[in-house]
Parts: sequence; C-alpha cells; structure tokens
Amino acid sequence: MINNEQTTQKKNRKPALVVKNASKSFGGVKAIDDVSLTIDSGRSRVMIGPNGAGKSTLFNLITGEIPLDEGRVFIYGEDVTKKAVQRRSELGLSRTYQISNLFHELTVKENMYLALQGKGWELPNFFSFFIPWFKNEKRTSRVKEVAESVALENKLDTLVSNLSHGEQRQLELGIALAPDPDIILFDEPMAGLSPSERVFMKKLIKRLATEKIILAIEHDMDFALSLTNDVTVLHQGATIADGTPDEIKQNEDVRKIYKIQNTE
Ligand SMILES: Nc1ncnc2c1ncn2[C@@H]1O[C@H](COP(=O)(O)OP(=O)(O)OP(=O)(O)O)[C@@H](O)[C@H]1O
Repeated sequence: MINNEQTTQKKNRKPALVVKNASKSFGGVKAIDDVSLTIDSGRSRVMIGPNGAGKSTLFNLITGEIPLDEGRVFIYGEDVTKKAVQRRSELGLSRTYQISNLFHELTVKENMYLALQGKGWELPNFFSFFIPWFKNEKRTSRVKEVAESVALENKLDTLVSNLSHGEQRQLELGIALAPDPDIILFDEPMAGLSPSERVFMKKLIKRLATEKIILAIEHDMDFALSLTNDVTVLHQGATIADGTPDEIKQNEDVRKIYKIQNTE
C-alpha cells in the first residue's frame, strides 16, 4: 500500500510522457524530424496532421515498436529510449492500432484474457499452481469490468467475427484498457465508424479522458479539438503548431495545410 502511494506520488510529480528531439528516417524519408512533446499527469493531448505527417511513426517511437534514430523518450521520468515495449507497458503505457489486431476466430472474452496475459493480472506461477481459482477469479472479474467499460458486457461469448465494426473498435479499446494503463495512445479511434458508432465512441473517449492520460491521433477535427485543450499539429514529420483548439484554428500554417489538402 505504502509502495503504491509512493508510486502514485512519484507519478503525480513527473510529466507522464516526454518526447525530446525525436527523429526517425526510413531510407530517404524523414518521417519524424526533431519532434518534442510533453504530457503532464492529468492532461491529454490530441495530435492532428495530414496523411503521411508522421503521427503513427511517432506513436511507434513512443511505444518502442521501432527505435529512434535520435532523441529520447521518458515515461514518468524514466528514460525508456532503449527499453523494450514491455517495460513501457509496465510503466503504464498502452495503445490502440489503426489496423485491427483482434483474433477474429476467438470470442470477446478470450481476446480480453489474452490481453491480460503477462500484464500482472495473475499470480506468480508458484502460487497460481496452488490456487488457480484465485487467478481465474481475478482475471474474470477484470474482464467483466473492462467489458462493461466499453459496453460489451453482453457480448463476452460472441466471436469477434460476429461483432459489428463499431463493436470491434470498442473491443480494441477494451484490450488497450485491460491492463489498467495510465497513458493510452489512440490511433484514429473513430476510423471507419458509422455516424451512430462515432457518437458512441466519442462519449466513451471523452469519459476516458477524465480518468486517463490520452494522446490521440484523430482526423475528425471537431472531435479532436473538443477533446482537450492541448493540440499538436504535425506536418512532414515536424511540429508546426502547438496550442489550444482556438490557437490551432487561427494558426496560419495549419489553415494553409488543411486548405491545400482540401483543394487537392
Ligand atoms: N516502415 C516504414 N517504412 C518506410 N516508410 C515508412 C514506414 N512507416 C512510415 N513510413 C513513411 O513515413 C512517413 C510518415 O508516415 P506515418 O504513417 O507515420 O504518417 P501518418 O501521419 O500516421 O499518416 P496517416 O494519417 O496516413 O496514417 C510517410 O512518408 C510514410 O510513407
């Protein structure tokens, strides 16, 4: 308990996430060019930018799925630049993907169990041998809790292949939430949703933003700008604007980019 309190206090003092002068090239393409950003505990940020701006690459650099060429990443003050994806998730980082990573031939419940595997929702092997029921109880109640939080509690035994597209995205959200992360990176959570599914997802993410630290990539400008007061605009791998939704709407460079995009 004391340890938990100390950890919480330590986390509250540090920025949750810091990216310092990050750069990444793929062959001749500079996908990320000297990008820095900070997300303080208790805040969220939205990242917008045209196609190919480098948003997903920045996510991959933050999670550790690809290595940085230059720069550093810190989670709650710990330098994780050279650390594996696993260490970053132990520190409370989680993400969703643009492309589905669900197991379609498994049920909702089974996908969620898999998401909890190796994420601390089990006892050490020694104990679990003696009291496996405890391990199962703990995970089962977590799966139910997560299913409720993404409104899939009535679909636990449904095969993923039988879910609607919107429900699949809800499940992806649930999988990111399953290990109870502090910081969640959302990669275009609204992509491909119908108008009614979008309304539902917006509500869900807005509620989550009151409980978690969110960094979201979103093309729906109105939603993006309504989610938080902290907005970053990426273009050709670089940060071209950083500010409140009003500042972003007024920013000449941003207006130019989106105007150019719209007339293409
Ligand atoms: N693995 C890779 N190999 C080669 N080039 C890549 C790779 N990943 C990204 N790129 C290039 O890096 C640039 C940034 O891509 P990225 O996917 O990060 O942009 P994005 O802002 O997420 O775009 P979108 O909104 O279309 O998803 C693009 O020019 C892309 O083609």
